[in-house]
Amino acid sequence: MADSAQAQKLVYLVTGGCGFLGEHVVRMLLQREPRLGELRVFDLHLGPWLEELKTGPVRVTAIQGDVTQAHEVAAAVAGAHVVIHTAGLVDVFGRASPKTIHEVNVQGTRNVIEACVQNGTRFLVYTSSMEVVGPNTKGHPFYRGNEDTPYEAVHRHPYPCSKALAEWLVLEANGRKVCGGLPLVTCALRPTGIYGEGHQIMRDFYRQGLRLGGRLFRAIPASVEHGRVYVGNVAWMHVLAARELEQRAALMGGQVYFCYDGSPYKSYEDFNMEFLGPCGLRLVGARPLVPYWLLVFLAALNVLLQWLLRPLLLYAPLLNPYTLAVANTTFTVSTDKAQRHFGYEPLFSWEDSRTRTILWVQATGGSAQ
Ligand SMILES: NC(=O)C1=CN([C@@H]2O[C@H](COP(=O)(O)OP(=O)(O)OC[C@H]3O[C@@H](n4cnc5c(N)ncnc54)[C@H](O)[C@@H]3O)[C@@H](O)[C@H]2O)C=CC1
Ligand SMILES: C[C@H](CCCC(C)(C)O)[C@H]1CC[C@H]2[C@@H]3[C@H](O)CC4=CC(=O)CC[C@]4(C)[C@H]3CC[C@]12C
Repeated sequence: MADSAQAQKLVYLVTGGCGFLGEHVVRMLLQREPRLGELRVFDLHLGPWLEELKTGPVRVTAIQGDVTQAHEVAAAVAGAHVVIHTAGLVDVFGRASPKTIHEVNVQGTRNVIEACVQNGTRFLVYTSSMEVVGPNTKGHPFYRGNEDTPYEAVHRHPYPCSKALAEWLVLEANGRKVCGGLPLVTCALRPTGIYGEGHQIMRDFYRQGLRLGGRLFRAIPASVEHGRVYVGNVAWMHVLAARELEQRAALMGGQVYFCYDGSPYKSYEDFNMEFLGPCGLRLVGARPLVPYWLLVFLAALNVLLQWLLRPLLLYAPLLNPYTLAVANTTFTVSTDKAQRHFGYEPLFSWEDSRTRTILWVQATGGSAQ
């Protein structure tokens, strides 16, 4: 697709294009990818908002499908130049079984790779996660780390296990000959905790705070820092990476990139208060109000309750040993690899990201949307 014609229009496929991140990727492509000729949005559940996009100048094709079904993926990929594979089962709460998580995240990714190979699609960007690195089960801090920082990555939980395996599949596929004989070029982007418009957990915290009379209670020490990244910047990074993969194949092929922007390093709860504070909530306690050992006990109790209640109902609270370990372990990234390799600069400043998120929480937080 190189210099044959600068004006050549490209077909993009976004898997998981109706999810939190996927919707932003879809909208960003439509706004910022001048070579876009057709945009295929593939998802298990299609969003009604897609309809309004169909009236624009770019052809938008909505495809209801399942990444675990190889034939459905192959049909969606046929004729696509670029695939952004963001579909995934994001579950660290025990809602889905480990088998289902593996099927969607690992087998689904395998299906996407094979479909690219069979159809001669050469460019694949995969949404990985910081979780492929850590935090590890030992709670080691990852402080201002980059893509080369040594870290003992130990995965036990099905979600990070599946993301690590899927990322490995994607990177290993770099260089494979696709139909037509040219090499596949792949890269993986690793967002830290994403926030922004559409962030379900943020909305849940807001509603919980409203129920508790405008208060949330500190559970994690303020000294535990998390790297967070605005969804618009994560989407922009996907669009840029996909665009540059061809010209910079030798440099970018088989590489991983953390997703980063200018969002401040803070504890998970203090960071959320950047948005929930202006919406009228306050975080009670300069220090955690419950001792850590009690949280550990409650987290373990939740696992037991989840198991006992499973025949009757799905009990999947936010607190479990894994989420507690993640929330209670410093994990921050500091890198410029994406800037050096493909010229990424955040599109949204911290102030913009914050304002957009606050407006969204205010608009939708109290409603049933
Ligand atoms: N939310 C976060 O903080 C982070 C997310 N990620 C990754 O980003 C990607 C997107 O995550 P989010 O937007 O947060 O999650 P999400 O749940 O909002 O979006 C995932 C989308 O994938 C779709 N999907 C799930 N199973 C599917 C299947 N079998 N076939 C087709 N589509 C399917 C869902 O319907 C959904 O629209 C995931 O791969 C996730 O692992 C990575 C780092 C952080
Ligand atoms: C739900 C956690 C916060 C509640 C802690 C409690 C119960 C003590 O108040 C969230 C803390 C950190 C989050 C994770 C982190 O942002 C990294 C992630 C990356 C992903 O790829 C998927 C999502 C997540 C695992 C994210 C999930 C929620 C937290 C565990």
